[in-house]
Amino acid sequence: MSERQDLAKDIDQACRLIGEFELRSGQIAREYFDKYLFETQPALLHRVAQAMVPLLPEDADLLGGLELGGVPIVTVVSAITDRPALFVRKQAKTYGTCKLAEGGDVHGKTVVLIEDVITTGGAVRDAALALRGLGAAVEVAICAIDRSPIGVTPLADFGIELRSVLTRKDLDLAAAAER
Ligand SMILES: O=P(O)(O)OC[C@H]1O[C@H](OP(=O)(O)OP(=O)(O)O)[C@H](O)[C@@H]1O
Ligand SMILES: O=C(O)c1cc(=O)[nH]c(=O)[nH]1
Repeated sequence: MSERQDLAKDIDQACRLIGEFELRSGQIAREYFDKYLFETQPALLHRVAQAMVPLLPEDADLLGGLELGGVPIVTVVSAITDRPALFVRKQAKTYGTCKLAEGGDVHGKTVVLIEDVITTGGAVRDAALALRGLGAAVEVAICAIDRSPIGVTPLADFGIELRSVLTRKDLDLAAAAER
């Protein structure tokens, strides 16, 4: 079994929930990957973060983790690679520094987005739009789980290349092998 297959098996076992779930996009799904069930396990979180390292573009100045699930992942990737992180809020704080992106100034910087799960890419679009509005370049997003339908490239029309540690197909194959 390859390292990827082994990770897919362990993530699938830890995270796949069956039921009826409303997704961020408003879609109703019969399956849900609860990322917090791997992010709260240090060894699994570390394996996912480690698998993201080779996917990082060399020219990225900042690693931007999306609130909330992207933040633990980006923290570990940043620690492994010694590259600075950014914690990207869904909305800017309304007091204190009033920042949307917590960390160093993003103006003129290239930010690679780090996300937990991608379904339609909506959360990444929102974050990319906001960061671009602050003067950052956003061209690549990396996610732990890409559950978008096969054949769909959810962010291509937005000028963002999506790189994933695991796809829906990896997880479905892992689940089938366990049956
Ligand atoms: O690709 P999309 O269709 O946008 O869906 C995926 C997004 O939905 C979830 O966000 P949610 O706001 O539920 O996450 P959180 O628990 O990380 O705050 C998930 O963490 C992604 O950010
Ligand atoms: O699309 C979502 O909101 C979503 C799907 C999923 O499988 N897991 C998750 O955390 N969010």
